Amino acid sequence: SRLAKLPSSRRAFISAFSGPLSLPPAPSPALLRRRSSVARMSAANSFDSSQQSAPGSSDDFIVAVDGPAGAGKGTVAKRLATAYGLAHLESGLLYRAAGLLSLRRGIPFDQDGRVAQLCETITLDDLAYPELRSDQAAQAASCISVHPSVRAALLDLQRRFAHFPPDGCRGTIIDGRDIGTVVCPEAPLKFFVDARVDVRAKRRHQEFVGKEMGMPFEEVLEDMKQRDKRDRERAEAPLVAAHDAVVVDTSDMTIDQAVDAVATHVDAFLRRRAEKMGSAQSAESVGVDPVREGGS
Ligand SMILES: Nc1ncnc2c1ncn2[C@@H]1O[C@H](COP(=O)(O)OP(=O)(O)O)[C@@H](O)[C@H]1O
Ligand SMILES: Nc1ccn([C@@H]2O[C@H](COP(=O)(O)OP(=O)(O)O)[C@@H](O)[C@H]2O)c(=O)n1
Repeated sequence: SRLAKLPSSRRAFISAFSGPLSLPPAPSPALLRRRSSVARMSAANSFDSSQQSAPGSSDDFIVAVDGPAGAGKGTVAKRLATAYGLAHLESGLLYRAAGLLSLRRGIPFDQDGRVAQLCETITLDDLAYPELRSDQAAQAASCISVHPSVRAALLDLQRRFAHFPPDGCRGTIIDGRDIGTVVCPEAPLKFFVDARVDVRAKRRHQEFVGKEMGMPFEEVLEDMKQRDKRDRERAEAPLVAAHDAVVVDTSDMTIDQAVDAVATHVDAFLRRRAEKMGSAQSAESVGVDPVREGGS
């Protein structure tokens, strides 16, 4: 079987979690807010996902954070989300959920039609499972994510999230591989967070230390290299910096330094936007009111 070919640590992991995903933890208030917001989005807005981008204003406050595994995208995005009141989506979790569900249901990774069908059923509620953080889920994700039909099946959800933040959020921040290039090419703020592969593997290895899913460093490094190669070389939505993305190499930065590097650009964007809105408002206040002009 396919599982027999996997190293023993992975077989143990997969058999421990075979069957449907284990019972979810109680949803957090944040998850519940997102769930109701997504339900509202689905009912109210329907659009053709083959379009270049979702409807919504080009003024929407959307931050795209792309880059390879372990570069610090998620960490930076999470911190910025808190600092600026943005809703955060880790788009990789969608692909991880699709990969893990395919494994558990015995759907071979090359049966893209069946995997894409599975993707249609994935919701934001499915992203809270801790198993999705495993290396096995990451590898499965990078295998199924090469298929155009699988990517297309997950596009709509990401675009809706980008343009329709939950109540109380002033915008969205999404991290992934193709957010600035494919999902939200219209995002006014794009970052490509990068780091050397040895640094990235060390960070990821540290995360696994002491956990049940611990793996030797060499295995983490090898898996990361394989994943980088698949992500960079796939024909559809490969991992590449958008032409208008700011590249931040975090190899020799602390988390605080990486967050500051990105936040500087977000602050500048917000200042520009406030100035633009300020000058539009003052132009309006000195201009002729067309309604009153026409009506009197
Ligand atoms: N600049 C940094 N310096 C040191 N460790 C970092 C840095 N950025 C992230 N990390 C750590 O590296 C690990 C991977 O970061 P993460 O944000 O999950 O990366 P990504 O989302 O790009 O895969 C996490 O444990 C995180 O705490
Ligand atoms: N926008 C995205 C996000 C992830 N992915 C795929 O999903 C895998 C897991 O992504 P992730 O962001 O959760 O991985 P990490 O960077 O956290 O290790 C990647 O290796 C990609 O193959 C993608 O194709 N497009």
